[in-house]
Amino acid sequence: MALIELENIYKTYGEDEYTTVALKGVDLTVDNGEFISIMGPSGSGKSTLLNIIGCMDVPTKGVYRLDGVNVTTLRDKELSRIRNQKISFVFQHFALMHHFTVFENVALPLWKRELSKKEIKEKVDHYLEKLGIAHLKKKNVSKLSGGQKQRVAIARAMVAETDIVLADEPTGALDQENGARLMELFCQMNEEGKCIIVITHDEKVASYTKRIVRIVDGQIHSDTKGERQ
Ligand SMILES: Nc1ncnc2c1ncn2[C@@H]1O[C@H](COP(=O)(O)OP(=O)(O)OP(=O)(O)O)[C@@H](O)[C@H]1O
Repeated sequence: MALIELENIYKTYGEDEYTTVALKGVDLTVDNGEFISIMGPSGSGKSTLLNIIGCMDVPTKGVYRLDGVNVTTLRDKELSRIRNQKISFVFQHFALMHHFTVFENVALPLWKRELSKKEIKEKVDHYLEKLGIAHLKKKNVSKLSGGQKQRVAIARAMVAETDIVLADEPTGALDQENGARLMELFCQMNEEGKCIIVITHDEKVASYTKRIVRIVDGQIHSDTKGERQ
């Protein structure tokens, strides 16, 4: 069974003469453990597609099955429950809580789980250590460099231990060296079994992934697989 199954997905924004059809009949199947980049010109529908895959938005038409569950028919509460269980996000501008410490930011996804304080501390410490940012744990995130902030965002995505990690232009605010480090981390997460989907404009970033889906004007233009493109 596929992890992600999109069938004839349409997404329309606005009403009447002000409508934009952002996705026009997208079919996409993604298996467990895939590592995919989504590429395409500005305005082609990449973020719209990622938002639907991430259960942040719902399609206007079509069916989306996530791990066998038709999520298009779910109510908001159910949808957010499934999202928290299955999906983590990494954003271009990190989306961290500015007044919180590194530890508090990484612990965020665990608040909704039924875990003791000790369990949360152990998990967070494990991933801070893994990402080499344990020494920063008491620091306020606003005091960190861009590369450090993105590591905190990755630690937050890892601590949730979800099957799927979605990233919208994750290297966009990083220099080349930090961008490459981030992609190496994604490779490592993928080798550990995570399904990772990255939106990028950068062919170099896409070259780390094993499948490239290109979108043009709301439709899939090409879908190529290979061992590290
Ligand atoms: N909330 C919205 N309301 C109205 N139109 C929207 C909304 N979000 C996106 N659109 C439109 O839908 C189309 C696809 O947008 P989307 O952001 O998915 O493209 P994109 O490929 O991610 O672009 P970029 O690379 O510039 O981020 C665009 O024409 C955009 O203007």
